[in-house]
Parts: sequence; structure tokens; C-alpha cells
Amino acid sequence: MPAFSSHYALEDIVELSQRDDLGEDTPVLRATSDARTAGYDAVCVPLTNEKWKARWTELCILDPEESPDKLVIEQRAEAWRSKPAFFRDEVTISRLEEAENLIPLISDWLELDTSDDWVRHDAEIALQQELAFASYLNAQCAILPPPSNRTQVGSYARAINACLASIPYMELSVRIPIYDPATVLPGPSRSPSPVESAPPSSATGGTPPESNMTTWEMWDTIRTICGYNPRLTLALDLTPPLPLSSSVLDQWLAEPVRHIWLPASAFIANAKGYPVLTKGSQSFIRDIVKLQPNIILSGTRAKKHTRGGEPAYAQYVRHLEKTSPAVKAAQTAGTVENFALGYQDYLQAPLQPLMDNLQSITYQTFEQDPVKYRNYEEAIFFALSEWPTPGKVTLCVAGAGRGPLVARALKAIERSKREAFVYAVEKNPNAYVTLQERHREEWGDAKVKLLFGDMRTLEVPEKVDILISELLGSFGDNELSPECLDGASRFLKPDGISIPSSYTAYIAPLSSSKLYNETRATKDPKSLETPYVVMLHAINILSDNGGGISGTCGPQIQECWDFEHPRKDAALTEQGLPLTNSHNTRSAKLTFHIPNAGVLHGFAGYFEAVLYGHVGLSIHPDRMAQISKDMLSWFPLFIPLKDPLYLPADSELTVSLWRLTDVRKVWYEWYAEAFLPVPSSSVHSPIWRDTLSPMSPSAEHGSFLSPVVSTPTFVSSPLLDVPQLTLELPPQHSDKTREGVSLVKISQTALHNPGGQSSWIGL
Ligand SMILES: C[S@@+](CC[C@H](N)C(=O)[O-])C[C@H]1O[C@@H](n2cnc3c(N)ncnc32)[C@H](O)[C@@H]1O
Repeated sequence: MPAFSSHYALEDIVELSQRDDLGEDTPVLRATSDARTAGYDAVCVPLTNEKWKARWTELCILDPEESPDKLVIEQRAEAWRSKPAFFRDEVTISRLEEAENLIPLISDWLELDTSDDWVRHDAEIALQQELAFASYLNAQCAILPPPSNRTQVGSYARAINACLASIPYMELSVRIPIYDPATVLPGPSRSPSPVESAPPSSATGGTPPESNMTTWEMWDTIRTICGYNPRLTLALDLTPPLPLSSSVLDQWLAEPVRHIWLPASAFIANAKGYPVLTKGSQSFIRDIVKLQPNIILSGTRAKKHTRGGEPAYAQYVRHLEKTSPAVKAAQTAGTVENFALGYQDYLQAPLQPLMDNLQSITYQTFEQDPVKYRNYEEAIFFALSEWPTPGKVTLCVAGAGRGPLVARALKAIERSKREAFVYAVEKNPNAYVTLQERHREEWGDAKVKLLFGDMRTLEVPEKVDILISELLGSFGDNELSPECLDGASRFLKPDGISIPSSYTAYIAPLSSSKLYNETRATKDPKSLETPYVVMLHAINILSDNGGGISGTCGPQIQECWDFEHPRKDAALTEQGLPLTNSHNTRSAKLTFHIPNAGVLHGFAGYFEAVLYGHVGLSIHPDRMAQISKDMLSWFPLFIPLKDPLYLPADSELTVSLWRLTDVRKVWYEWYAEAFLPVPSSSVHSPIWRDTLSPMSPSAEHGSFLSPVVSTPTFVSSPLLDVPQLTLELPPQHSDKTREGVSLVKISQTALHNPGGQSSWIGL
């Protein structure tokens, strides 16, 4: 649940101080108790008043040359610089209890980003002074004035970074307007692209480049200069009216938005006169409440709207929260969002079920998934029903764990009315005890035979018709299902089938300051090259489904590779085992269109598996609802980057990813490169870029860019009747890089995890 705070402006505090019923209360204590009565959790109050502003202005801004007391003023200013301190009547609070449920607003007239070096210098001293005082009073967080001068955003950020270093514990929240209407095109998608918007001509004066910086880019500069300090957060100001729908606003979902500043002026009146928000603001609030920000309502006592009074504003925001899809999903029992409460953005090392022996409680958690086992039972049922030859069918559950798939296989056998027998193989000696108990008490020798050992080496009494396994990780193959099933295929008849019959890995580029900070938190460089299992929450997928300016980009989420079982092309030893693991290496080179500026922190990894026929398992965000809705067993994979990579609006991102192996282990390596489309006339030499075709086996590698033949990607799935996620290229992008456009390489990441130096999966 988000918290609500009420903003008290200086005039409100002055008005309260004039009340004759204050008794023991100070104006701020009265404001806090009034706000509590009105249902708020806290108040938001300016820390200083006009007296401080007047003194600082006299000391630091007014030109002493023009004053008869020039020397005295200069001496006073120097005295203040050497020992910055308030007089009691310059601050609105002075007691610990006043600061208890209060968020102080740092003076918004401090010119932290003025072009005047001296004024900026003094503003920084004043900022340090205000924060030190707020910290003395135990304030947990202070809201900083917004940067206003784009040319000096670096100076503003440097001053804040210095405060973060000198003021311990306190969270500093930068107030930033959600967007500047001048820098964002209205409409569905994006800022002007470098190609589409003609560069400002110097002949006509043009606008300086800085003025095109969006408010998100200012924030990005600030937090980057502050080294992604976890105590630096955002107070997002929703004063500007929001566009109806704009993916550019999704940028904020990946940022540490701790407060939402929502003035009464942002509300319009509905037909009955009650305050409501515009459609654009409604949809943004519905999205952002999943981050549980503190909503600071301002100007709500000014009777701006004829009906509803002060409570109407918070009531309305609470109503939006209740109708937020993310909040509703989290509150509905049985959904992944509900199951994952408390685990959002929490990094977990993927399981190593081959190297490690799982705990009973881990199996118990798996077994709570109602969907995975149901789909397995369906797949086995269809496989048995369609089994072409009469007579007994032999099944093997390879990696039986505590036995849920054996139980489901027996149910499917009963439903299909086929004569069948099940072998259950497990290498975990502890789980094997549970299997023995179930065998004795539930299954019996007539239906099931248990076999203890590693499926890659174990002998099975006879060859089987159907090999059933669940060795899948969040990325499909990352728990070594391919390697284990290579071994198990020894005891599969030549015309036998595997459930699953295939699985595919997908990735999408993502931004998330939270995940970036989480991976850095351990201070172990290996943690920056390790894929994690994460319930992704405060993230933004940076790509879209457009073909990009070049017309060659694939869809928002792209296929890396797949594995099929049983393998058809295998060269085997006498024991029926592969000679090497080379056939299980894979590589992918994928190109994504990045419509809005963003910072790449890594990749989201997903998988989809075909169990049998049209029955499958999927955590692909666009298809999971159709294939395996409410399946709980797998959260996505997060593949991090060591350093954030800034991507401008309309850039193109090429991601290279490898699955590699030696005799002892399997590991992934990855890196990315960013390109920007520019008019060809501004490029002096041919621009080289490797093929842009997403996972096309026939993709030309290392071709000169223009013209590059694009492969429109139809991502179809045997699990869905119709092709999904058809990439619709705009007409001008139809089959080659757009005339007159070249791609300039602008940056790249390091190669991550070379040789599996930081993360690997043991064979
Ligand atoms: C993800 S668990 C699935 C367990 C169970 N089938 C289920 O769905 O709840 C995978 C199981 O396979 C077992 N396993 C992994 N590799 C194996 C191997 N090479 N040989 C035998 N069992 C293996 C693990 O010990 C674990 O019990």
C-alpha cells in the first residue's frame, strides 16, 4: 500500500501559528496531528522559512558593492561560510518529535545549478547546512529542489554527491517533473529521433542541444554522477499534465521512485465536480503504485474543486490503486505475483540440481505449483492416447524428485486406459527415500520400478517409449536438461518420445536501477557476471516490437536458441553417449530497437517448452497467460551487465550471447553494442555492422550495412494456434535498411564471464 502525505506550504504553517487553540502544540505538530486525523501518514513541510531566504540572499546574492555596509556583509558571509548555522527563527522545526512523521523540503530557491560559480558555491554550503540540520533532527529522508538548468545538471549532481558523502543514513530524494512537454512528443511512443527531427540549424540559431535533455535524462545524469547511491531516490512531480499514453513514462518504473508529488492542480473536475485525474495520469498512477511510493498531495485544502473536500483526492488515488492490474494481481491468491510477494527484485542463485542434492522443502515448494503438474499430466495423457502401437507402453520419469511426476504419469495412464509401466530414476539419495516410501505405500511393483542413480550412466532394464523429465531452468537449458537428456536418451527406443520435446530461451534488454544495485551490493566482481533467478518488478523492458529506423530489428523479446529431444543427429559412443558436449553449445546475435532513451542494466531471460503437441510451459511474458497461466515454478532470469550502458532514443542494440561448455561445466558469455541511426550524408566512411537479423540461421554475418536484408520475424509457437508477436514493419522499413540511413556504433559493453570465470553450471 502506498503511504499518503499532506504538503503544508509556508503559508499554511504561518496560518497555523496564528491559531489561538494551539496550546502545547507547535504549528508543525498541529499540522501533523491534523494530517493524521485526515487520514495521512505524514506531512511534507519546507524546512526553512522566508527569514533564512532573506539572510542567505543578502549574504550570497545581493551585490555588496551596492551596499554601504559592504564590508560588514562580506565579513558576515565569510563567517557563515566558515560555520554555517541557522538562527532559530529561520527554520520551521527544531524538535525531534516535530520531525517524526515529517518529510522536510529543502529550500527550493537554492540555486544549486545556476551558471554563477559563486552563487552555486554558496548554495551548496546552504544545502549541506539544511541537510545536516534535518539529519540532526533524525529526518529519514529530505526532498531536494528540482534541477532547473540543464547546462549545469552536472554541478547540481556533484553537490548532491558531496552531501551523500557527508550526511550519513539520510535518503535524499530529488524532485523531478515527470516530463517536460517540450521534450516529449505527444502520442504513443517516443522522443524525436536523430534521423526524423532535423538537427537545429546554426544559421537560424537553433536550440542548444542541452534543451533536448528530457527530465529522465537529467535524473540519469544525476544518479550516474552519484554512483547509483542507494540513498538517492526520486520524488516524481506529476504537476505537468501527462500524455494519454506514452511509453516514455515507463522509464520511471525502473527507477527508485520513493515519492509522487501530486498537486490538486493536476486534478480535473468530473461531471459532478469531484477531483479526478486525466486518463494519462490515471494509467501512470495505476502502474507506479506497484512500487509503493509515498503520495504527497499538495494544495488539497485550497478548495480547488467544488465537491468532495480535502479527503476526495486521497480517496480517488486509493481507488486507482485498487484498480491497478499489478496491485490486483498481487492481491489475488494463486497468481505468480501473489506467490512472489516479498521476493520482488530479490536475486537468487539458480538451482544446480545436477551438482547439488535438493532439500525436501525445495521440492515441496515446487510441488505447490498447480499448473506445471497439470500440464505434464495432460501431455502424458495425450502422448498415451495418441500412442500408435497397441499393447503396453513403457514410461520413464528421469529425475523423479519426490515423485509428483510419477503420480501424474499414473493418473494419465488411468485416464488413457492404456496398459503401461513406469520407471522412476533419481540420483538424489535423500529424495530416493521419499520415493521408496511412496512406492511402498501408493504405487507398488506392478506399476512402478525405482532406479537410483545418474540418468547419464545408469542402466535401465529395458528401453522405454516415453521419457518424461523436468530439468528445466528459467532459461530452459540453464539447469543442464540438454546434457542430462543426452544420457537418458540411451534408454529411449528409436521411435520413442521425450516430454518435453523442445524448449526455447528468450531475452529482452532491461533497465532497473534496483537490480543493478543489488548485483553490486556484495562487492564481489563475480556477482556482476552471474545470471540470477528474479521475480522482476521495478524494471522496464527497453525494446519494442518495431523494426527500428534500420528496419532490421527483431521483436521486443527475442528467441536465442532451442533444444529438441530426442536429438536426431547424434554421433554416439558404444555406450550410446555423445563423444563431446559440443552439440550443446549455442550462440545468438540479436538486434533490438530501443524507442526511448534508457539505461541498459542487463537482460531478462525467459523460456518456453513444448511438452507434447499443443501442451507446454511458458514464462514468456506475452504467452504465459495462454500456455501456462498462474504457473509458479519459474521466475525469469536476470543476466546482468557490469556497467550500465546508456542507449539514446531510437538506437539499436545488438546483443551477443553464447552457451559454452567444456568437460566439467557449461556457462554463458555475453556482451552488447549500441548503434545510432544517422543520415548517411553525415557519415564519411562505410559503417560496418554484423548482421541484424534476429536468429535467422541464414543470416549473413559481417556484411556492410547498406543494404542489409532484414528477416521479418514471425514468432510462431506450436503451442498457440496462430503466430504470435508478428513483427510489423512500417512500410518504409519493409525489406532493407531505410534509404539514406546509416548506423553509427556508439558504445559497447565488456565481454561478460569469459571462460565461465564468474559463473558456471557443473556437469
Ligand atoms: C527440478 S527437479 C524435478 C523433480 C520432480 N520431477 C518434479 O517435477 O517435482 C529435478 C530432479 O532431477 C534430479 N536430477 C537432476 N539431474 C539428474 C541426473 N543426471 N540423474 C538423475 N536425476 C537427476 C534432481 O535430483 C531432481 O530431483
